[in-house]
Amino acid sequence: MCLFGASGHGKVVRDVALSQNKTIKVFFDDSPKANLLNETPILPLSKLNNFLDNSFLISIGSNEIRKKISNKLNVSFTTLIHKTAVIATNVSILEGTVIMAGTTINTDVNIGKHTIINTAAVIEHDCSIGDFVHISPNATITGNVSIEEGTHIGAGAIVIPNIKIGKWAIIGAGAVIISDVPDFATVVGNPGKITKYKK
Ligand SMILES: CC(=O)SCCNC(=O)CCNC(=O)[C@H](O)C(C)(C)COP(=O)(O)OP(=O)(O)OC[C@H]1O[C@@H](n2cnc3c(N)ncnc32)[C@H](O)[C@@H]1OP(=O)(O)O
Repeated sequence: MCLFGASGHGKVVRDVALSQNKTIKVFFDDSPKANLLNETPILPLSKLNNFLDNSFLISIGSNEIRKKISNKLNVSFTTLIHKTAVIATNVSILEGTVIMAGTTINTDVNIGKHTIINTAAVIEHDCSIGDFVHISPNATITGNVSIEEGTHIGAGAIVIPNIKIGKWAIIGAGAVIISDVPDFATVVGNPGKITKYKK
């Protein structure tokens, strides 16, 4: 398979693939810092046509950029799940999504496309996680929470049960979310307070 984005996140996604004995043939990146990333070649997008029979994943941390790239490219996207992730019964994970090492996803959870569930995050039962979301390392999403498209949950944040978080919101690292969050809001602190809205 091949990855779009030869970044720090790209390296970690490559390791998720390796944990499942999958090999990354190539990173595609139009502004790479080198020709190789941990011995994997980096090519410009103009070479994509030679690799179209592979499956792909966008290994870029920005939710906005993953959305833009996925809308532009007509390739076959796959999911990647680290071998140490614990995934319960009745969990749905759509294409383009990556599940990092040490995560736990409990039963009756739906996860959209091109989403990142980062290292050691916990997604409890009956949650709905939208497309292009990023749940950062060690975040805890408790039961029955819904998180809409494009939202970023910072490292170590905690969301209590039955909360709804709108689209393209940002939850700061370490925040504790005890009430619903509107679309485009940035929320920080314990208890979480809105500091601004994305323009
Ligand atoms: C593998 C990986 O690395 S995955 C990446 C994971 N990334 C993260 O977890 C990053 C999460 N990002 C944050 O927490 C950021 O600080 C954000 C997005 C919440 C805020 O960023 P900005 O909009 O640039 O805010 P800025 O830094 O200007 O701070 C604004 C105010 O919020 C406060 N603030 C910012 N972040 C936090 C936070 N996490 N908790 C509490 N207060 C915070 C600042 O102290 C500042 O307060 P002041 O106005 O009283 O001085």
